[in-house]
Amino acid sequence: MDSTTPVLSTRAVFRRFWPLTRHDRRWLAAGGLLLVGAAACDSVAVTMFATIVDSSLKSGDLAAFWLPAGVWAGVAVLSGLFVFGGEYLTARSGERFLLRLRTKVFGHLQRLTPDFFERRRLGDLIARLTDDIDTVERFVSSGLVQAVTALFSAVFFAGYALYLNWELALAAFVVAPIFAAITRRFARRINDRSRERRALNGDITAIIEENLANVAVVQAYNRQETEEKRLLAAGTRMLGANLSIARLGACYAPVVHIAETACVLGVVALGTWEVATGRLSLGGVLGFAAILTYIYGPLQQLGQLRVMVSAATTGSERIVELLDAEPPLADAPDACALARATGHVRLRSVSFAYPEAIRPAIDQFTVDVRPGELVAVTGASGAGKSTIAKLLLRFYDPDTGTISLDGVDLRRLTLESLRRNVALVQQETLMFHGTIRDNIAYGSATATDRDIVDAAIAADAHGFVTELANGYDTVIGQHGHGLSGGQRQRVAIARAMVANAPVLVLDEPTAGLDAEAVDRLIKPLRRLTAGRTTILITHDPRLTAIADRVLVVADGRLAQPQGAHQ
Ligand SMILES: Nc1ncnc2c1ncn2[C@@H]1O[C@H](COP(=O)(O)OP(=O)(O)OP(=O)(O)O)[C@@H](O)[C@H]1O
Repeated sequence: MDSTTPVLSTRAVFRRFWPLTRHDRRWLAAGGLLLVGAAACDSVAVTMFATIVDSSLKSGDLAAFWLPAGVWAGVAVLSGLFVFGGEYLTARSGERFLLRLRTKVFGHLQRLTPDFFERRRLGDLIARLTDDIDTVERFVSSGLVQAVTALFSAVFFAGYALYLNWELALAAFVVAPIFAAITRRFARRINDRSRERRALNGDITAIIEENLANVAVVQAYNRQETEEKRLLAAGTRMLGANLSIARLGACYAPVVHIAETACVLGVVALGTWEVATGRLSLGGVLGFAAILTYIYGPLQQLGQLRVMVSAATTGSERIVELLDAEPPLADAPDACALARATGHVRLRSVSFAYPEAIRPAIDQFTVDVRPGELVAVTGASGAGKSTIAKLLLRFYDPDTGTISLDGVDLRRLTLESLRRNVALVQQETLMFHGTIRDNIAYGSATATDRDIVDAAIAADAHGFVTELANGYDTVIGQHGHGLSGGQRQRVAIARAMVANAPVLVLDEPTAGLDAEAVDRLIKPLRRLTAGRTTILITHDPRLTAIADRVLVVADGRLAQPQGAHQ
């Protein structure tokens, strides 16, 4: 288990997720009612069974058989309809809850800083968004309805048993505390193992995800066997946890069954004595025995639910941990939305240290970038250049000092309007699985086909795109598979063109490209940056050459006075 994963009570988990059932509660209630109706039908069936035994079977009177038999058949059909409706409504509510919960958690993740994802294992996050969410669904919706129905049935049939014969009923009830004690013992142990199982599930997904994402490195260094062993080791631990849960589960049913049999035998002994003394009819005893299965069934179900719920709680803990891990950067209550900025960017005495870092990444940094100016930021690795980019996009807020756009502190702007005004082109061009058209259009939700082609022409991408068999409709893989590094970067420039933001942050746009590819990028970059305030982070002298000004950063500080480019 994650050391940070809190151990939550069932009630706390429930309270946390219950609000998400808001739109489905009446359907859940309707489903529960239908299942209760089915239980009521079953009690009528039991009564009819007792009637048939006493009035027809014992005396061999066929005429007395038909009416109770007809009622019995009728309630059986009705019960079937109720079960169908009840189970469908419950499942429907559960699925809708699942959809809402996944959307909520995903929405939360989308608002966390990219740094959060660098610190976490992607595979583990994926497991939380899929398998763990699934367990919460089982816990909140189906678990709840089953619990209510089973509880109702148990109480209902217990009342009915008391009405039929209170002495036998009281003897039968002895089983309840025994069930409860057995269940508590099992649930606690299953809970521990389930927690381990969920964490291992996250590990396995993470290993698979890391491995598939880095398959080229794995193969290039001949590490396939090592990777297989890693997965096998995690899988073996998972197997151990699963078998342990299976053993506990398999043990639970027989233990409960033995306890139940002892109680049934006790009740039958008491019943035989009552029949012998003439205080009870044979039909009464048989009817009572049938009732017992209806009481013990829901009681067992409640016990199993308790076990299932404790397993599901561990999944819930992992979701809650994600939701509480970090508050996403949020808009200030009085944040204003900036329309289109002129692009005046100012950093004044900005200092920032990453959480848990010993020294600041940016230290008393001051710079004033005029609208339309192209400023290159250069310096040694680790000097703090990319941190400036992250602060400009407000992935973090400075610890001290202010960053402003058009004179407004970034913290006073809505995140949406800030990021509409500041476009980012990164070192590693991030592509989505889709067509080139989709990847360029990602820059703006309202981009037309004309905008996309114009942007591609300006980015010098139109030529190579039209030479592809499917042109703009060519599907490129998640990592831009099928395009060269330079081509990917030109698609990224086209994307930034489409975004048409007045401020651009370019973080090492030519890193990893050869001289020729860099040369081919210069013109598109000039077109992209023309008339836009640009902060261009680069080591490349060919790029600093096109800047209006070059800033050298060392240890998070400005290393030399601002001036004309080198
Ligand atoms: N997420 C992080 N958590 C903690 N420290 C970080 C984090 N990211 C960067 N740092 C540290 O902050 C400092 C500045 O990092 P930054 O990425 O801004 O450097 P850079 O100048 O862009 O380097 P490069 O040219 O290698 O990309 C470095 O000392 C780095 O180790």
